[in-house]
Amino acid sequence: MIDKISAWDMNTASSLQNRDERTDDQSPWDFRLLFDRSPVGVYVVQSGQIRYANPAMGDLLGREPKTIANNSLLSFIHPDDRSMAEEHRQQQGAETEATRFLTRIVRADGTIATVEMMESPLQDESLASPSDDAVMVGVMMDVTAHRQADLEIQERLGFEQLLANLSAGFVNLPCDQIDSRIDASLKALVEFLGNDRSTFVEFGDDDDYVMVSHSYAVPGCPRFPIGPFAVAHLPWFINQFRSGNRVFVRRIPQDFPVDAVKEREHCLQQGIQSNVTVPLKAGGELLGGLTFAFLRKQCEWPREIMSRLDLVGGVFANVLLRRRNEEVLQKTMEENLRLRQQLEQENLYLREQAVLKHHHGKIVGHSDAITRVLADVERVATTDAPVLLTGETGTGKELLAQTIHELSDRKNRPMIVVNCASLPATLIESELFGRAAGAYTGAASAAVGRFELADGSTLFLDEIGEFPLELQAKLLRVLQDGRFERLGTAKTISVDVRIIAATNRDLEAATRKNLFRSDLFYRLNVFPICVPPLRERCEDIPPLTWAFVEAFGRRMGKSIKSIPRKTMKQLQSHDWPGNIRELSNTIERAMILANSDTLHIETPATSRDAADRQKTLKEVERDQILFVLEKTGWRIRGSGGAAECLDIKPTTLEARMAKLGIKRPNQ
Ligand SMILES: Nc1ncnc2c1ncn2[C@@H]1O[C@H](COP(=O)(O)OP(=O)(O)OP(=O)(O)O)[C@@H](O)[C@H]1O
Repeated sequence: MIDKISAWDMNTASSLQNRDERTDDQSPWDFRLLFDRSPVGVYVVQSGQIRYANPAMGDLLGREPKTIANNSLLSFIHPDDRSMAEEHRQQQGAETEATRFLTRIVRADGTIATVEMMESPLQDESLASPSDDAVMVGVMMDVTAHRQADLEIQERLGFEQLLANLSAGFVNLPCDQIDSRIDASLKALVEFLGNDRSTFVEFGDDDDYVMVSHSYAVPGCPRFPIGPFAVAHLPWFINQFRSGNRVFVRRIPQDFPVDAVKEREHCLQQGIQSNVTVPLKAGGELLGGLTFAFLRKQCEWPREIMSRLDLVGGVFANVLLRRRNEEVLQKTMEENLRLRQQLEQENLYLREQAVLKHHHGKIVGHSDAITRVLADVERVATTDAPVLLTGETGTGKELLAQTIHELSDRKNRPMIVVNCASLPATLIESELFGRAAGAYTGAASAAVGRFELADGSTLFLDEIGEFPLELQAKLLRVLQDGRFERLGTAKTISVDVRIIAATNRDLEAATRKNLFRSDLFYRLNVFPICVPPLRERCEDIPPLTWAFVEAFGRRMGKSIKSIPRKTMKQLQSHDWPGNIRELSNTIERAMILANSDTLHIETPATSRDAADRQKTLKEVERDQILFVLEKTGWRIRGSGGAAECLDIKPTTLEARMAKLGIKRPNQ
C-alpha cells in the first residue's frame, strides 16, 4: 500500500503512467496530462494531507500546485466551514460512495470562494472498506457565482415577501389601526434587514419641526424619542430627505460632509455608526422619511439596496397619504354635517319666521323663546289634541290659542272662548252644556251651551284652574268621548270639539292639593305649551313696543318717529310682571301723553305691585280671600278664622265667597 501511495508524489507523477503500464491497460491517454489539463480542480489526499493537486486546483486556491502538496486540505477551507467539512470527511471515511458538499475556501490573496467538493476513496480490492489512511481522490469546482446568484434570488424573494406582507397589512386597515400597524411593520423590517433601529419621521405644517411618529429598536438599543423634533438639531440630515434625497452614510463620522456638523455630534453622542434614510414620497408629495440606523456595527448593505428601500418607503408613504386623505375627508364630512345641521336650523328658523309672517300676523317677537313656542303651536295646530297653555298673566296665551285655532282645519268656524274665572259656578254648567227650558229657576228658555256652539270648532277654556271642582267630572266626560247632556234633559248630545285650555296657576300643584282633578289635568295636559314671561325674552320688547306704538298711533291719529334709546333700554330692563298686557297699557298711556314725534315712555315704578294694580277689584278681592282662607285652613269663624283676619262678619265672607264662586276644595 505504501508503495502505491508513493506513486502520488508530485515529483514522481509519471508513476501514474507507470501504474497504467503495470495494469497492461493499453489506453491511448496520458492520464497525467488528463489531470493537468482538467478545468476542474483535482486532488488526491491521504490522512487529510494533500498528495497531489492539479493546476486547476492551484488556480482555485490561488497558489502554485507545488505549494499545495503536503498541506492539510482543511487549512485551505474557510475557518467557519472547517468543522462541517471535517464532518463530511469523517462520514466519507466510513463509506465507499463519493461524498459531495459545498464549502468556502480562502485563497492566497485572502479572497473567499464557494466551491463544491466531491471526494471518493481510491478503492483497493485487497481491502473490504476504506481505512483511516485511505487515499481519496477529490474534485473541486468554483460555484461562487452560482451560489451568489442563488443567495441573491433567495434574498430577493424574501424581500418581496416582506414587501407583500407590509402592503397587505395596510389594505383596508381602519385609520385608527394604522399607527399600530406601522409599529409592527418597523419591527418586521428591522428583523429582516438586520439594522438596529428604524424611525418614522413625518413632515407637518411647521417648517421648523418634524414629527417623529414611530420608532423601533432592537433590544438593547434605545428607541428614538417620539414627538416633535426641531430641524435645527439635524439640519443637514433633515433637509436632505426633505428635498427628496436619500441619505447613505456608511461610515460615521468619516463619510459625513463638512457641513453636517450637528449630525456628526449627534451620531457620536448616540453611538450611531451608519445611517440610511429614504424619503417617503407618494402622490407627488414628500411626506417624511424612514431611517435605518446602525448602532452596534457598521452597515454592510450594498448601495443597490437603496432602490429596494425606496419600495418600502413607497408602501409607508401611500399609507400616510391615505391616512391624511381620510383625515381630510373625515374633517370635511364633519364640517358638512355641521353646516347641514346649521342649515337645517336656519331653515327651521326661517320657516318659523315665515310662519310667523304668514300665519301669526298678530304675534310680534322673534326671540328664541317665542320662536320655540310658535314651532310647538304649528306642530300641534293641525292635530285634534288638547293643548294646555301655561304662563303668567298677559303673556299671550289667548292670542296663541287663537293662532292654534286659525292654523287648524277648524279655522272656518269661530273659536269659542269661555273664561272660567269670570262665570259664577252656578252659571258655568249651563253656559258650557246648555239647558232645557225650566231647567232651573230663572231658566225660562232653552239655551245652547258653548260646547254645542263649538261643535266642529275649538273651545278655549281660559283660566281653567278656576273651573268648579264639582263640574270637573262632567267636563272630563266631554273631553273623553264628546258626550254630555244639557241641564234639565236626559238626552245625550255628541259634539266634535277641540279643547285648548289656559291657566296661570300651577295645575299640577293644584291636583296635589285636591283643588283640581288629576284625571282632568292629565286629559288637558296632552300637549303643554309654556309661554315664557316677557322678562325672559326682552329682545321682543322693541318690536312689541313699536307694534303697539303703531297700533295706538293709528287709533289716536299720532305719528311717532323715534323712541329714545335710553327709554328702550329701560323698557328692556323692566321685569314686566303683567307681561305684554302691561307693556301694551304702558305704551297706550305714553301715547295719550305724547305731544311730539318722539315718544317718552315712563316704565312702571314697581313691578309686582304694578301687576296687582292692574287687576280688577274683583280679582284682588278674590285673591285676598283665597289667600286668607288657605292660611287659616278654610276656617271662617272664630278667633283666628278668615272672617276675623279680613275684619268682616263671617256671613259677609260667606256671601262674598258665594258671589266670587270660592269653594273649599273637596266640598
Ligand atoms: N306676541 C305678542 N304680540 C303681540 N301682542 C301680544 C303678544 N302676546 C300678547 N299680546 C297681547 O297682549 C295682551 C295679553 O295677551 P293675552 O290675553 O293673550 O294674554 P294671556 O296670557 O291670555 O293673559 P291672561 O292669563 O291674563 O288671560 C293682548 O292684548 C295680546 O294681544
